[in-house]
Amino acid sequence: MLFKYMLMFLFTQTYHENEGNNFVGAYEIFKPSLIVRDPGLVKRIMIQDFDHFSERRTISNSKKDECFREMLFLINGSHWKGVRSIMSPTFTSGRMRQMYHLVEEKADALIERLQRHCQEKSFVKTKTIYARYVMDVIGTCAFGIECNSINNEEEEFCKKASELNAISARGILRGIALLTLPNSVLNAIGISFTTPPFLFFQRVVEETIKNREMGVKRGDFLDLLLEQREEQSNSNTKTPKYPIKDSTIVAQSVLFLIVGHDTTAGTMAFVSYYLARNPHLQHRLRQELRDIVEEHGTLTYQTIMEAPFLDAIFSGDEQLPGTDVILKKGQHVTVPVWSLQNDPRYWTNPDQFLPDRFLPENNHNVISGTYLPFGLGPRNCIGMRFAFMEAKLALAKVILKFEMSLAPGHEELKLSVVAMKPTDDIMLVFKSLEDEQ
Ligand code: HEM
Repeated sequence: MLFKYMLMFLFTQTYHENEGNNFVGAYEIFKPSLIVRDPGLVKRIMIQDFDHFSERRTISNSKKDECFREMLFLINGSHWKGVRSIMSPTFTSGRMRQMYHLVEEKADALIERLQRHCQEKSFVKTKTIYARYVMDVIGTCAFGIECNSINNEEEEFCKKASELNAISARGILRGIALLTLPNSVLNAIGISFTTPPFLFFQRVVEETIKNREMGVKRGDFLDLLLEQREEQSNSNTKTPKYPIKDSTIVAQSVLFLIVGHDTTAGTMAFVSYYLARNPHLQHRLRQELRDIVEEHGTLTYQTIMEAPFLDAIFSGDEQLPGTDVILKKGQHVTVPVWSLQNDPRYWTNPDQFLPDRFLPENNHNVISGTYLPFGLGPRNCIGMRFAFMEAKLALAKVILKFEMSLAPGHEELKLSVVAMKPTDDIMLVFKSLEDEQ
């Protein structure tokens, strides 16, 4: 209950109790914070006045956390600018096209695995199976490693990745301490974020970099980062030089797992759940995908990224303007994404799964600054294109092969109060469409 009140109350309740105000001041126990309720202000903070609000919270000065602190998500100032400029070219659509075949291989393995579930007529733990798929994609694209966790339940990478992202009591306490205690106290207690699974992945990447330096190349994310480093040290380059250390590259590869594993698998599981609950939407999506296959012969990077209904199922995005407010330097600002995305002032029936609201012809109804699944502005999610590619491709293949339905006794979706995750796995039934023919 304490956690529920801490998290849900602090943000959601404060948001709803302050109707009529664009923002509200709150204390995260000791730390003052400003909770923003107005989309104009959200855009002002995240885009127009970004230079004043570009910094994320600093985490731990502990020596142990040196690599952890190097992750793009956590670095600030000119260092963030430098590292972001090096990482950005590794996430362009051209780069995604180059990696598409690596992702497709893993999506095909997912389909084969689901076929076996069909034959066994067992319920599918959807979140778990997608997490294995995402792990295999990250393994091949970020670490250059074939882990095959989709077929091997005991696979070490997937286990460690789950541990890395697990919401443990200790992790919650660490998070609360981080949110509430001043840095001086955090440093004195010596809270460290370098957990055993983090260290495991740190060592894997360090080893892989050594192999790459001996000439092994795979065209994956790690190769791209190493190439970027090479380019930066080349005196003829036109782009500004930014020296990049091994530990910075290691940190970004591990970050891939921290920010790219659970988020993507969770999104895929949520989408599958809502499609299973809404067979008519599933049918409509299948029709769109069948038309694409009929026209182009197969699914390609371009077709899955451009399919309008598939995109509406997953998303919608937006941009610009705002209003005014003054804050003390260092004061925290909280953008309550969940509350904004569920505010009936901005959304009709916010609690319903209505993908049509995100179709291009309805985009004008989406108020900019109220829909932020990947953040907004220069510090938005750098991996969005990658996440969409892997999630859309796998879901498209799933929808073309299977009819999904809710497993009896598992109709309700219970959400964790700590993070946007289901408390239990999402259990679905996958029925092969080939059986129908
Ligand atoms: C469905 C999947 C994902 C969701 C919903 C998601 C969401 C987010 C959000 C909300 C932010 C904060 C943005 C802001 O502050 O404005 C973020 C940042 C970030 N995400 Fe993602 N993300 C996903 C997948 C990925 C993947 C696959 C990667 C791969 C590397 C990734 C890498 C990052 C990084 C590096 C940042 C920090 C960017 C910076 O500080 O400059 N994310 N993500």
